[in-house]
Amino acid sequence: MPHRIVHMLRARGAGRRPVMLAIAGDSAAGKTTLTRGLVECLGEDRMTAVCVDDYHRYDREERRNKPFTALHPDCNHIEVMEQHLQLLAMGEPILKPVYDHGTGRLVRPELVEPKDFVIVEGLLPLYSKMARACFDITVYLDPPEEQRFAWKVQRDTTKRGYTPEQVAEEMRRRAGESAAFIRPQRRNADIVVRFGPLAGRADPPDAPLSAELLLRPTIDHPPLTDVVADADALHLKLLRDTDGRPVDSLHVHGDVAPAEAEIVKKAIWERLEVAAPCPDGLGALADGTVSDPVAITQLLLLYHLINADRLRPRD
Ligand SMILES: Nc1ncnc2c1ncn2[C@@H]1O[C@H](COP(=O)(O)OP(=O)(O)OP(=O)(O)O)[C@@H](O)[C@H]1O
Ligand SMILES: O=C(CO)[C@H](O)[C@H](O)COP(=O)(O)O
Repeated sequence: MPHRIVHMLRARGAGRRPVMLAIAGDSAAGKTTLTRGLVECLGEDRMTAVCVDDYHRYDREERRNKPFTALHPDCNHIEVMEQHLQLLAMGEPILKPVYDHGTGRLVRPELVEPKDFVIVEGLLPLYSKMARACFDITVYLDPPEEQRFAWKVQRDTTKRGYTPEQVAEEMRRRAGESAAFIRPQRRNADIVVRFGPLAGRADPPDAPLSAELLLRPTIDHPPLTDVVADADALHLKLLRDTDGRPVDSLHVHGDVAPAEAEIVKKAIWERLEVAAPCPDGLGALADGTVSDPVAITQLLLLYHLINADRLRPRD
C-alpha cells in the first residue's frame, strides 16, 4: 500500500515538510481565483502554488487528434504528478513541466521548491489514492454548470484565444470525461465549495454570488456556531451528505453587509489565536471587484493552513 507509506512518512515528520492543500475542480471552476488570494495573504516567501494541469501529456495541437480531452487521466502524466506531489509533500524540490495556457504549448520546465505551504490546484489533484495521500487539506470547487460555462466562455475567449462556439463545442466534448474523472473527486474533499445562487433564495439575476460550503468532519473545522449566531447573512445547517452522513453546510449570502462580513472574518481569524491582525485584501476577483463570500472561504482555508502548520511534527 504505497499511499499508506506516504501517510506514515509525513506523519513521522521526517525533515521539514510543508502543509499541503489541494484545490480540485473542472475548468474555470474558480481554483486560480481562490488560490491567488491565499498566496497574496501568506506571501510568496511562505507559499508555493502549483497547477497540476502542467502535467498534460500532449499540447493543444496534439490533443486535437486524440480520442480523449485534457480531462482524461491518459491525457496527463498522472504517475509523474504523483511522484512530484510526494516529493513536495516531503519538502523536496521538483523540476515541474509547464503548460502555457495562452499558447497551448508545453514549454521549459521550472524548478519548484516547496515553502511552508503548498497549494496544488488543477483538474486532477485528487484523482488517485497516492495523490490524495499527499494532502493535509482537500477542497473541491463545485459551481453550478451554467455558472462555470459562463466563466469559461468569458475567460477562454479573452485569455486563451478561443471563440465562444469553440468553447461550447469543447465543453460538449468534455462532458463525459468531466462526469467520469473530475466530479468523482468531490467525494474526496474535506470542503466542497459552491459559489452561485443559494437554493430556495430568489436572488435577482445580477445579485453577487453566494457561497455554500460543505464542511466534512474529515478535518477539524473552527467552531462556527458562535460566529454565525448573530449574523443575518450566514447560516450553518446540518445536512445529509451524499453518503447519508450528517455534514455541516455554511451559507454565506452574496449580499452580506460589509460590516457583518468584517465581523465574521475577524471572528474566524481570532479562533487561530495568532498575534497578527486578520489579513485584508481577500476576495479579489479578476474583474477588480471583491466578493465577501470568496473572502470568507479564503479565510476559512487560511485557518486550516495555519492550524495544520501549527500541528505538524517538528524535528
Ligand atoms: N467566485 C467567483 N466569482 C466571480 N467570478 C469568478 C469566481 N470564481 C471564478 N470566477 C471567474 O471565472 C473565471 C475562471 O476562474 P479561474 O481562472 O479561477 O478558474 P480555474 O478553475 O482556475 O480555471 P482553469 O482550471 O480552467 O485554469 C475567471 O475569469 C474568474 O474571474
Ligand atoms: O481544462 C483546462 C484547465 O484550464 C484547460 O482547458 C486544459 O488545461 C487544456 O487547455 P487548453 O484550453 O489549452 O486546451
